[in-house]
Amino acid sequence: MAVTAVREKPSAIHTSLEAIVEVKGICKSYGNVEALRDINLDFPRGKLTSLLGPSGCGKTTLLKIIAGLIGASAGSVTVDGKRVSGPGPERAFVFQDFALMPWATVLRNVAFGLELRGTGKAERDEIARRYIAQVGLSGFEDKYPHELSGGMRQRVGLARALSVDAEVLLLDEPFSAVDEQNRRKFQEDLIRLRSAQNKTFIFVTHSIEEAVYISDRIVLLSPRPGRVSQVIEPDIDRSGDPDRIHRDKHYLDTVEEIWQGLKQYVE
Ligand SMILES: Nc1ncnc2c1ncn2[C@@H]1O[C@H](COP(=O)(O)OP(=O)(O)OP(=O)(O)O)[C@@H](O)[C@H]1O
Repeated sequence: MAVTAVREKPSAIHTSLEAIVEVKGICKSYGNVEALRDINLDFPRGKLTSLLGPSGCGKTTLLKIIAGLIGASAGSVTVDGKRVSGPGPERAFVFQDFALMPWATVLRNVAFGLELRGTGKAERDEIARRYIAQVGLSGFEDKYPHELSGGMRQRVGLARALSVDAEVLLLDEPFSAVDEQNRRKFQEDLIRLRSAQNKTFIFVTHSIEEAVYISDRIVLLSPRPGRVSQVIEPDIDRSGDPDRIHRDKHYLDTVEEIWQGLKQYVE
């Protein structure tokens, strides 16, 4: 079978792998708009989990609650057993628009999280240079964001998140602002980084193909108010040629199964 699917039943949406992030009974309303209802999820350490679902189902809201950027109306989030009450050093958020400082160089942008933490200049520059190299931007340390392509700016955002050495990386549609070639390349980099770094990634995307390609687990949310409708674990061997994966039968079957579940919500 191509996928392991767990139907909606909060008590069943747990995994034998150790959970680093635990979401319990999260509800969120914006005034009269009920965005999320009773979300119960565990996010396993060292895995990449995607949040996927129709537009407006609350994916970004859930990610921001985990980040501690906004509060929930009810429920709790814990990271390593500690309750989240705001942003924390063990979590790094990569924004859709990468939120770079236009007046600062690539090096300063990447080192900025460390600067906020009071890390000395020599040390933070050394760490930043290392991550700039890891995301393929060596030689661009002294450039400014406007001198870079969208794909390169995205890499700066990721390098910044990696350099603070957060255990959990929260990515809000990091590929939405770049072209298809950069998107593919970056997906491959993310798979490589995830296995090299043993970080936990929580990833919001609109794209079924992307979710299946990069994720260990996919959480499908129902239309607003967002609830967990299904958790899918694609059984895909990502060790070989990336282009082969896109033709892999398990990959194609999983994409199709998710599409069959989601298409009822598309007008
Ligand atoms: N600050 C806010 N004030 C009022 N309503 C909001 C606010 N932020 C989000 N919403 C509403 O809450 C719902 C969930 O929004 P959210 O951005 O989390 O969904 P999403 O699944 O990420 O959407 P998309 O896929 O379109 O980016 C939407 O109906 C949205 O309009």
